[in-house]
Amino acid sequence: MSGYIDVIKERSNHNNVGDDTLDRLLQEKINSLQIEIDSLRKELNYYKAEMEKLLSPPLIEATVLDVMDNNRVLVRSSSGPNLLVNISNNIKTADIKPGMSVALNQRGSTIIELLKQRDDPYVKSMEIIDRPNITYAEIGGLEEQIRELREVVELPLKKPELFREIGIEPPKGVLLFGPPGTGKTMLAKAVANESNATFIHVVASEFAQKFVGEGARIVKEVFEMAKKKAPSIVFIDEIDAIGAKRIELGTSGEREIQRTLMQLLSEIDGFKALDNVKIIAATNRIDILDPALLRPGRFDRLVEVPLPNTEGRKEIFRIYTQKMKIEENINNEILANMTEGFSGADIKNSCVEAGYIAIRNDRNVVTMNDMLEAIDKIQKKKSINKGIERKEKFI
Ligand SMILES: Nc1ncnc2c1ncn2[C@@H]1O[C@H](COP(=O)(O)OP(=O)(O)OP(=O)(O)O)[C@@H](O)[C@H]1O
Repeated sequence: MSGYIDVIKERSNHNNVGDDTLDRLLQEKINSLQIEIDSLRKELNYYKAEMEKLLSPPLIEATVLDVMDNNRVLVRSSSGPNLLVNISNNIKTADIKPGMSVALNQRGSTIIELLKQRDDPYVKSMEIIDRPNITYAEIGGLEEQIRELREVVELPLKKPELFREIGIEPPKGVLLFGPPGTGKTMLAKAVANESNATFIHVVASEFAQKFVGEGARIVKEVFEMAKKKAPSIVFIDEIDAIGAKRIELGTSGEREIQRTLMQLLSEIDGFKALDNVKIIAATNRIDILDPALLRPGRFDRLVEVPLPNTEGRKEIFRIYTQKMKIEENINNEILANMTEGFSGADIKNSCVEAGYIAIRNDRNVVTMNDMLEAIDKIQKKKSINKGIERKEKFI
């Protein structure tokens, strides 16, 4: 800087510049140098922060299980074990709640950051419908099943006081069982819709994850979400994927499924019958379910959803053909009598196939022949599937 001032002085003598101007020139120079210093300092801090990030070890994510009274916290670390950890001074104990996600230091000994609550990606992958759009009127031939679901699910959600006044507890869980495609999922959606409840649809095989403890964690998070979004109905489809009879705990996969089942049972035991979370499960294989699932206080209301009888099939044909442009002479009674053994899904597929046959023949009306041809095609497909199932049984 001093060299700089000499240059200024020498120039000013030479150009007869007065002291005031000299001061101004010097001040301007000092200001511009100050700005340069500030920006260099900012840049230096930025790179220092970057270096710190690059060199700092990763933190360990953990979930708070319990806040102990001696200012210690029990956490389940994402690396597996439960740990009793300290709380760093910049965090208030009162801000720590069970279920929260926190960051532990590299040694896993101290909570150094509270993490933003996030929904587990798996749990987000569940289908959550705030208000399913299925109504009871769209379900054919299951009047008895609808009546029963309204009694044990819809009524307690809508009028819990009725049960408190009379002093009884409705069932906590309902198990719908029956062949594929008979309307179990539809029934669960319809009762969620009529109960103004959030519908959380989980396929049980999604619980059975490959990582140790993942399945149980997802079960826990699904029920936490159900409580958060209550009134809600948790619909566990294909519950036999985790609820099969306890077998020799051979592979780690079987042990993992067992752990997940245990978590499910403890979640069911964990809430009261009149809480505004209801569980409906569905299975095609009630014969292989672990009896612990069916114990009173769990899925103690079993509702069979069988293949529709002739009257039911006629009703389901009516539901689908009334939405289609069809010839006058389509007779649902005749169609129902021809489709012994058809499920509701088979009937729906027959109607869709009949529509395709009309389109392929450049017609915008479905004829009785289209329906007969479609039924014949579905019947053939069903017998092929039956043959494949029989073959698989003997392999
Ligand atoms: N009783 C019914 N009335 C009207 N439509 C039905 C009926 N049963 C099934 N369906 C039709 O079949 C489709 C499949 O039904 P849904 O998914 O409810 O069967 P599911 O019993 O849950 O089958 P899965 O056991 O394979 O899961 C529904 O989308 C619906 O269009």
